Amino acid sequence: MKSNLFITFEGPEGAGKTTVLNIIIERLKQQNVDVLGTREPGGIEIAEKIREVILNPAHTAMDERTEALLYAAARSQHFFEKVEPALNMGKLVLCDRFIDSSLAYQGYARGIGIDEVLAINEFAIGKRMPDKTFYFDLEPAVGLARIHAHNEREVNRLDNESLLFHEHVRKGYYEVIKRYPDRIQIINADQPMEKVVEDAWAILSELLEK
Ligand SMILES: Nc1ncnc2c1ncn2[C@@H]1O[C@H](COP(=O)(O)OP(=O)(O)OP(=O)(O)O)[C@@H](O)[C@H]1O
Ligand SMILES: Cc1cn([C@H]2C[C@H](O)[C@@H](COP(=O)(O)O)O2)c(=O)[nH]c1=O
Repeated sequence: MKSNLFITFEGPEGAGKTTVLNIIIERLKQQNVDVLGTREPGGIEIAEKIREVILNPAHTAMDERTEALLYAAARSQHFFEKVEPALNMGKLVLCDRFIDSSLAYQGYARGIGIDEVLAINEFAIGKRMPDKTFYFDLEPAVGLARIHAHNEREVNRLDNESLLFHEHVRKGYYEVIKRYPDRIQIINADQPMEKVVEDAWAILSELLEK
């Protein structure tokens, strides 16, 4: 079985990334796979602190370039402190969001430009890219409704953006997928949770067997 793969979960708000990732990690652990689950922004102390600054709903004055730089700073620290050492130890790493979030949210939806945000990130982490990315596709209105209905986590500054912004995020992801069609695998997130899990599990199992 192949290990030390770096796999990222991407998609709009409420698409089910965190829920699916947690279920899959439990299954992998039951099969004795050496797996690390983590998230962005965050995953380690410094990056979690940066997360608090970025996502604080009171920080409405944050400039979009500041936002892009903060995400890249959190990514750099998280990648070199946690992700890369885990991969070097032979672990499978599953990460809830990574660079494609920056390309879709800051690059496309904020209007900074995908190439410009890519350049900031190349400074932060070099040319490192995930081995595979699962993109959970869902109408933003459905995802936002899930978050507001379930009330399981605090609504953050990005959630508070307009529906139009979140629709731009989805278009941004489509642009990113056009750039990296081999790396990014689309999963229909507008299905019952169990089916979404099975779709992701099937792709992952195939990858691990290669
Ligand atoms: N397929 C699904 N059908 C219905 N509800 C779902 C589905 N997937 C997730 N949910 C619910 O939607 C909410 C958001 O799910 P989750 O936190 O996993 O999404 P997410 O993609 O990680 O969101 P975000 O990126 O905004 O944090 C949760 O209450 C979860 O139980
Ligand atoms: C990594 C990353 C994230 N974002 C946005 C996407 C979400 O709105 C939040 C993170 O919240 P989640 O509940 O953990 O999904 O941050 C972004 O805009 N750019 C990024 O690089």
